[in-house]
Amino acid sequence: MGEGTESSVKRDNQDIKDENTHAPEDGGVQYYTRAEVQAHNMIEDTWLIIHDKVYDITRFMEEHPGGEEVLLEQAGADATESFEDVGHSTDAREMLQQYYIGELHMDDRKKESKKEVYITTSKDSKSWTTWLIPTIAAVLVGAMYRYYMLEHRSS
Ligand code: HEM
Repeated sequence: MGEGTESSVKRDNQDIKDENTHAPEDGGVQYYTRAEVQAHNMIEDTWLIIHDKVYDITRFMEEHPGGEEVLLEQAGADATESFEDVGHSTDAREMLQQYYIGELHMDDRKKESKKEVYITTSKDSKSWTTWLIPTIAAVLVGAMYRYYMLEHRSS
């Protein structure tokens, strides 16, 4: 039992080391997972995701012209939609650069493209209904025509 605990501790340590290897000391880009960003969801430690980029906006909270409450609501999460909904100015977009700390991890971005695939699939099922309705209509018209012809022959 003791051994099991030990190995899980080792695995945890390895995970931490793996994350640290992305450190941008060499000028590379730092990647963060959604889970990592989510941990920074409080007023004195606030991160946001906007357009797959990660921002540490802790020091901006009090300065935000739209108030800190709206930012706190989005803290640790993807704020792309709400940021765009407000229709922020070019100035606001330029301000973002000051708080940039890295990119959202590629694995976490794929969820978006999976959604697109899903939409394409649902479009396919739409075309399935587009041919089914005319087919039923054609069969009905055919049946009515036959019935009409039989009626006329017998009379
Ligand atoms: C770090 C990210 C953000 C920056 C740098 C930023 C910056 C700004 C700036 C400069 C303004 C003044 C108006 C303008 O220039 O567009 C503003 C207004 C505002 N922002 Fe943000 N903002 C950010 C994120 C957000 C988010 C995530 C929300 C929504 C949840 C939000 C909601 C608002 C609102 C409601 C206003 C007030 C609009 C008004 O009174 O007309 N902002 N923001």
